[in-house]
Amino acid sequence: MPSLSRPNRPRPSADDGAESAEARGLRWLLVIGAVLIALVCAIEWAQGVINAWDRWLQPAMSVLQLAYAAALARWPQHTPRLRLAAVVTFNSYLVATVLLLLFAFPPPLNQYQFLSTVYWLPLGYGTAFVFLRPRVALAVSAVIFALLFVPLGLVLASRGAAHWGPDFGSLAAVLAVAQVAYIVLLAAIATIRAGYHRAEERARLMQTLATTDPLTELPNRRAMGERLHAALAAARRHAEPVTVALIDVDHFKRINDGHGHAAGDRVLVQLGRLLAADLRASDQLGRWGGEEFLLVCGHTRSSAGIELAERLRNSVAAFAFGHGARVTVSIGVAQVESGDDADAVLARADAALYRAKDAGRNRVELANARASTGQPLEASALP
Ligand SMILES: Nc1nc2c(ncn2[C@@H]2O[C@H](COP(=O)(O)OP(=O)(O)OP(=O)(O)O)[C@@H](O)[C@H]2O)c(=O)[nH]1
Repeated sequence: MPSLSRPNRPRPSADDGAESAEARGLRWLLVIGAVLIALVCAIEWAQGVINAWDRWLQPAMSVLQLAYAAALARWPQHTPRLRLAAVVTFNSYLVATVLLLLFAFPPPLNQYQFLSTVYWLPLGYGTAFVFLRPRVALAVSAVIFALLFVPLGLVLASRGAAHWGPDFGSLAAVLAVAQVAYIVLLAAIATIRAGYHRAEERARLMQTLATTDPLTELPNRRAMGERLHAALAAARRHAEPVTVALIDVDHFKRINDGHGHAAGDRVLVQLGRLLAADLRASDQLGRWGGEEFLLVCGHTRSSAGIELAERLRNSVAAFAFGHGARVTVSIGVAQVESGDDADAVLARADAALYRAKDAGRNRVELANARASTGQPLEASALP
């Protein structure tokens, strides 16, 4: 007895590709960051301006960025935590360096070392907004800002603006305003980007709803109409055979009347899965309406279409449906002929289906060839 354990053939999702492309991009950013830190270290070392702790910290930071990139590739399931850790590590380094320069040495301040560290801070906020969700990035940026500018402000307020040398007070004020500007700008960009992603998500959902039958989760009539048109166009272009089949449940009204509408619904769901489980990837199955399914088979002649339809008919007749009664289907099969449009081939499949019904149901019937040309598509000379 056939089973439904084999689920509907999974459809590749565009999301999977987009997500892994983003993850790959962020890993590469960490690698590039590691190279840039190593480069800064080498330049400062060569120029003799590197400070005592950066001789160790900069190479360590470079190695850590590479380690995070490797960990993201190895344990993608921990991506959020690893990204947060990478951002916090880099920003902790920047904040600690600025605070050390300000508070570990007596004034006057080493202007080069102070400025050459401070101008990397926007990169710190930037990494937060690139690697983290906007709210988390905003929180991380606010913490970085507070860690730097609260102690700085307190010292300036208590010891005076000249404590770290002339003009430092105004330099600190301008720096603080600039940091706020960076954070606001990045937050605005992240918000716009999140809105764009949400709109994309909604559009994808609308597209799915517009083309999917909510009961069976198969393509609906509109989607199948489009797929049939596409199959006809491809068949004409490449002069390949295409066969369609209309599959209709026999006496479905009796199932509804005898077992209830909900049981009828379950039969349609089970039937959709049962049919889908028996198809090739190139076959397209959808709900055409009510208790009727449409199957479009590319690269398929009517002989193979009939064989497939017989197989489907047999597996339906042998299947144990949930409501406990036997279900059968009648199937009308038609191969696309030269000059056929979608309506023409569907009309011939429909006529074959009604012949199957008239002949007693639980049958497969092949459509008659069209009276005028009657040429199967692959045999015709098409431009
Ligand atoms: N449960 C359920 N029933 C549906 C659905 N769509 C259509 N139907 C019912 O399907 C039945 C189709 O009945 P008919 O068109 O008389 O066909 P039939 O009883 O299958 O008889 P034949 O096709 O001649 O074998 C109707 O009772 C519809 O109400 C649905 O989504 N769920």
